[in-house]
Amino acid sequence: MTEAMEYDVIVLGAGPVGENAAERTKAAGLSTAVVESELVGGECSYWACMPSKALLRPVLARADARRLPGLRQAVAGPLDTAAVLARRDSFTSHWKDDGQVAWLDSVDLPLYRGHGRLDGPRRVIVTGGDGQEQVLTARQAVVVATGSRAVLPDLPGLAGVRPWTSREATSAQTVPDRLAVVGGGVVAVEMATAWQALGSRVVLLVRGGALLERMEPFAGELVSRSLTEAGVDVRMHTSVTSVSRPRGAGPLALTLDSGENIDADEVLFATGRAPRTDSLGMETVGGHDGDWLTVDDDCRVEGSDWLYAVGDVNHRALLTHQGKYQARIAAAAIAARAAGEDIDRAPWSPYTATADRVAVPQVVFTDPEAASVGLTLAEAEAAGHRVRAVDYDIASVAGASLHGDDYRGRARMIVDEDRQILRGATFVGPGVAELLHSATIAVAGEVPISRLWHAVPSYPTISEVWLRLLEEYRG
Ligand SMILES: Cc1cc2nc3c(=O)[nH]c(=O)nc-3n(C[C@H](O)[C@H](O)[C@H](O)COP(=O)(O)OP(=O)(O)OC[C@H]3O[C@@H](n4cnc5c(N)ncnc54)[C@H](O)[C@@H]3O)c2cc1C
Ligand SMILES: NC(=O)c1ccc[n+]([C@@H]2O[C@H](COP(=O)([O-])OP(=O)(O)OC[C@H]3O[C@@H](n4cnc5c(N)ncnc54)[C@H](O)[C@@H]3O)[C@@H](O)[C@H]2O)c1
Repeated sequence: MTEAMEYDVIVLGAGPVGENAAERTKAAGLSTAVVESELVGGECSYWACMPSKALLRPVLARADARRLPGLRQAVAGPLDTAAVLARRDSFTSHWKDDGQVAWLDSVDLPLYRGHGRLDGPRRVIVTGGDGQEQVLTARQAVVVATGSRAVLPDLPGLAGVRPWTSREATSAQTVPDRLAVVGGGVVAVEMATAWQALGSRVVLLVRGGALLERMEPFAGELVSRSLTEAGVDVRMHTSVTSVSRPRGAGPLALTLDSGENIDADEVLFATGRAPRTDSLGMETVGGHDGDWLTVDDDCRVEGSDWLYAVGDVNHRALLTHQGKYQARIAAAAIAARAAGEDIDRAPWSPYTATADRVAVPQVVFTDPEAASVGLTLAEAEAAGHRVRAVDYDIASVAGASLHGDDYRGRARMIVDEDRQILRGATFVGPGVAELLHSATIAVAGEVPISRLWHAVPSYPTISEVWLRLLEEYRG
């Protein structure tokens, strides 16, 4: 054990959220150290957002091109798989973090490589790859940003068959002939879209009766329809009961709850996430390892005045942009407290995470894209708001018909009838991803409907769906 090092702030985990928290506390004048056990940049950079979107971008661009006579013929052939995978590899910097480490250096943030764990209040032990331990102590705060990992169900035979999780699905170097995907959430539909287009025959095994169950029902319906048209075998109400690789290596045999057996070359389990809080030393500070870390709205772990948790690990919104928002909030609170200032705990203050409860935007990069922010109709009603859902067929907007022939898409806004503001909005259709931020501003800004009426969208863009929705609402 070497001599303890002291900093104002210690950040555990250098994913996008930990990096952001460290950058903000450092910028506020607090000495800050970062601890990372794998690659600086985290899951998002190497096995999640970036590689998955790099795989999907050519798929969606080709789908858009195929909707345009005059261009369709030029993109009739298959994707150049090797080129798509090579571009994906460059987005992950070939799973090397030199660039991110150089950035830490450039902003003067010391990096401790190794597994970090708490060892009582404001004290962290980092165990390096060589087993050496380094003690770090924090004058002000420890920020846990250790993220999440894929969970696998407890299925007979699963451990022995080396199933794909999101890590393999985003980093594989070859295209399996037959890919079984288990799950109906975001990872499942995005990866089914990508690998089907890259040449796999994909079967999507969905336990429930719908895809993308956290969005408005029409999102899952439209995505399911287009996955089927792309050749994916989408099977609802289907569970896997066992998996094996009968010959040790080679094809897999999956048994379904119907009794049917299907063969696949790989199986992806896209069945949700678990917190990376194992061996974190939470017992030494009154918590439990393995749990999500429940936080207050200033991102402090409940009951603590020095331990913060931001990003996936607090389970408020498992999205990079929302975690980085929390990092900004937590860093502001840490800096203000370090300066002895009282902090404003009201919603929407610089020290209160609010948007990650009421205005979480998410884009699912399928064809069609599914984009939503705020509450769905069902969520708004369950929360007791008096709301009205206003729907519109996006295909009827001039900009959409120009975007591509046979455009298919739908929009919904959820109007709070008492406050005359939007509680949520959902757009599904090609090219809607970039539309979402307008809705995020409307929901987070609580812009009155009467003022939205004056926010005139450009002609002829897909944004004109806003005008149509407002016309529908006002009759
Ligand atoms: C396939 C896939 C696609 C996704 N696509 C998107 C998308 O398009 N948009 C989006 O917003 N979100 C997306 N997400 C979600 C996004 O990846 C996460 O929300 C995001 O990575 C969370 O960031 P984080 O910094 O909290 O955690 P992570 O990115 O998981 O980083 C945590 C870091 O902490 C390190 N760590 C863990 N434990 C310790 C320890 N004890 N000591 C030291 N270091 C430790 C880890 O090695 C890791 O580097 C996707 C997720 C998946 C799985
Ligand atoms: N574009 C994006 O924003 C994006 C992309 C990918 C992932 N993400 C984030 O990553 C998180 C994780 O995504 P995910 O798709 O892994 O999780 P998820 O929670 O969105 O979906 C999990 C799916 O697996 C099913 N499931 C769970 N246990 C199962 C079991 N034992 N057998 C069969 N099915 C089972 C669920 O019913 C659900 O359909 C999401 O919350 C999302 O926020 C975001």
